[in-house]
Amino acid sequence: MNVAVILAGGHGTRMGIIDKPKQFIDVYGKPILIHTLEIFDANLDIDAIAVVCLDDWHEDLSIWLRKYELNKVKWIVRGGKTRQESVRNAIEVIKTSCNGDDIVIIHDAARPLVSNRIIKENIELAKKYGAVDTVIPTTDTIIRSKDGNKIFDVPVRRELYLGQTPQSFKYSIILEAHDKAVKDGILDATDDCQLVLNCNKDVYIVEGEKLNFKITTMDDLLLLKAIIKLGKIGEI
Ligand SMILES: Nc1ccn([C@@H]2O[C@H](COP(=O)(O)OP(=O)(O)OP(=O)(O)O)[C@@H](O)[C@H]2O)c(=O)n1
Ligand SMILES: C[C@](O)(CO)[C@H](O)COP(=O)(O)O
Repeated sequence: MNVAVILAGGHGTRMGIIDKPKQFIDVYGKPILIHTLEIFDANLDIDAIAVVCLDDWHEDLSIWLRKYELNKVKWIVRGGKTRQESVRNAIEVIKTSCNGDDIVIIHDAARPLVSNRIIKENIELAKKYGAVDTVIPTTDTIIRSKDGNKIFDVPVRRELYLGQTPQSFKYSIILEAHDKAVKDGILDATDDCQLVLNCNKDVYIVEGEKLNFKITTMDDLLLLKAIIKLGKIGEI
């Protein structure tokens, strides 16, 4: 079984002053979260979906699931204080429905332009290798600074990639990774691949796409609206 875990448990603070968390902002008639869920619900490789959702939005989500006929959503999961905790909540909730070789596809709701090619390759490689990350090569040179004032390192660019999601795993691997993270005192990892590497397991790569960007700041929201509008007028 291939289970998508869609993460919508954040508050979107980097968006600045907005009246609702970014994943619930309407873009051309439906919330960003719904844009994302519709892709996974329509994907023939996805068997079931768990949505990790801010607790105050569970009722709205239930209404949207009926309105948009998102019938693969089988679980609405409580959001965690951190992204890592949100993922852990989902892993716990789906535990009784998953065996160790089932594939868990973990995706940010804030990445509503993910492609079916990326999803398909995530599932294929996770079945083969057990753990995969979706990444794109960086086209800018990456600078390291401890204080944001002075550079202390410029890593070799050809070795650097920007992590995206989905990040996909065999259930047994992601469960072990989150269990070990708690034991090791890792509580706020920014992604799940760090936790699998912490188990000394390899994580393989699926090539992402620039269009699979995360809606983090207001600029990203403006870009998303422009891309969807261009899509609606058949420009892309
Ligand atoms: N406790 C959290 C934090 C984040 N997320 C989800 O993880 C994805 C990526 O996180 P991010 O872009 O950081 O979202 P926020 O944490 O909401 O943003 P911010 O850091 O600006 O508050 C988002 O879809 C977000 O809803 C989550 O499910 N639970
Ligand atoms: C998982 C992720 O989307 C990969 O780039 C990113 O680390 C999430 O970070 P955030 O701070 O939770 O948005």
